[in-house]
Amino acid sequence: NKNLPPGPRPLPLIGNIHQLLGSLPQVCLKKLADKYGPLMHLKLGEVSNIIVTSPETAQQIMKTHGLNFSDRPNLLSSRIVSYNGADIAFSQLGDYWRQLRKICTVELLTTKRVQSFRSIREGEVSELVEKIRASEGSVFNLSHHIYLMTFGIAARAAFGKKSRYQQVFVAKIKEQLKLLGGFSLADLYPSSRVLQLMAKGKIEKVHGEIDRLLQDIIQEHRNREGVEALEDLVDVLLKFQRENESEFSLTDENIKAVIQDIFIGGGETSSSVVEWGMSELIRNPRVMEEAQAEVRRVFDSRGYVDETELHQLTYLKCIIKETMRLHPPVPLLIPREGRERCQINGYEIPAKTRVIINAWAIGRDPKYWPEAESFKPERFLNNSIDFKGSDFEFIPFGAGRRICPGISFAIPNIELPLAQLLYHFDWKLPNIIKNEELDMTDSHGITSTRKNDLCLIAITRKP
Ligand code: HEM
Repeated sequence: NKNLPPGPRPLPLIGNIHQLLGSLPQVCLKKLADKYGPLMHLKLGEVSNIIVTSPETAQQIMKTHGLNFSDRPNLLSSRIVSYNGADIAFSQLGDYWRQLRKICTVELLTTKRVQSFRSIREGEVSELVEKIRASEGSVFNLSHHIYLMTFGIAARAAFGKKSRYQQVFVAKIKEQLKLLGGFSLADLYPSSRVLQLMAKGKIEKVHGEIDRLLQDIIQEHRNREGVEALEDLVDVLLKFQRENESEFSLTDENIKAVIQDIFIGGGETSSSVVEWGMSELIRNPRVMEEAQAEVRRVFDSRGYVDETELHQLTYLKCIIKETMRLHPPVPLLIPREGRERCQINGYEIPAKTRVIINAWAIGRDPKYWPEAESFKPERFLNNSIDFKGSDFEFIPFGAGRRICPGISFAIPNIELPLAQLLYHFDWKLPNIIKNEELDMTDSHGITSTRKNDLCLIAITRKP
């Protein structure tokens, strides 16, 4: 271990934990990387971590040495939540994970399947528009309602028509999300039985409640087999279970784990992009005006917004990319773990080292992004940089084998609400504060959301 990547000197017992206090982890890690370099070693509690903070080193980890670094660390919270790795996001790279990913890409999240949910998206977004209209002139908590809308879409896509379990299920998933992340004491001191026991009780309680709800939902689907017209994601998984028993048997536990992944992966992430996107637009009135002009130009002849013409919204697509550059919904991605000892940039990375990729810092690297801290959607115009995993300076969905499989599900959930909000309303801040002074503080957690809800006043546009 003599040739580890550089990093600050660890203290006995706590290692470098004290250096992550005071600010958000991604901010502290960036400051340390500015001093120690893009491949840095940090001891957090008992655990050795490698922190990756440049596109080049991210490429080494996710592509060049991708096979070695595609496992997930065995964290207490994710172990419980994922039914011991029975899902996609937290299972180890191997045949089992490959089969589940295949079900995802071939059955669950195909373009055709995503299109089949169009009426669900349009319905949920229209409901949001109506609520805003009804509150015209008064302060509207946009963050809260965007969140409910995105989970509403996920719930109806997964469970079919509005489920009586929806509200309580979404609340429990939110509670569970708070417990995930990897910086809990139990995950930093895996050998401490006391810490494991203390953390376990809390996570197991929420997980147990979610499990019971999911089992009821599965049972309801079994009882009404063939009755619903639109196949939802639980129907698809149950059909796969019935028809593929001999090749790859999918248990109820697997189904519950995969459905949970869709909520954990696809709910708060998509809503955070809409929420940060609207926040940046309010702070940048010139960009807001231009975006509204584009949406209104494209949809004015119809008088309403639907999904058919979203592809024409070139500027809005740049706004979404720029939002994810500055506010990647999962700022440190999902942690990875090295399987075997390996060498990167001449340094030794021991087997079983945890790897944290600071996508937030990479998106603000001034070497790649001129005026990196400014919101400038134009930088993506006439520019081929995309989030599909081949441009390592922009990796909000990760890259390599474990890249997010939900991109095609996520994008319409972001584009459609933003287009509707810009088409139907003009927006202003409730207070006398200037637009550019809007508070942009991030909350702590695995996903990056606003610390304080975005509350705005909508003025209905009269075309
Ligand atoms: C803006 C929306 C989203 C963002 C920013 C996002 C981001 C991410 C990131 C960063 C990862 C880890 C990638 C890595 O390790 O390299 C991931 C994995 C994953 N995401 Fe997403 N995600 C989004 C939406 C979705 C949606 C809508 C779904 C499902 C419907 C989904 C399902 C998953 C799953 C199952 C994984 C685990 C993949 C694996 O480990 O093999 N995500 N996502």
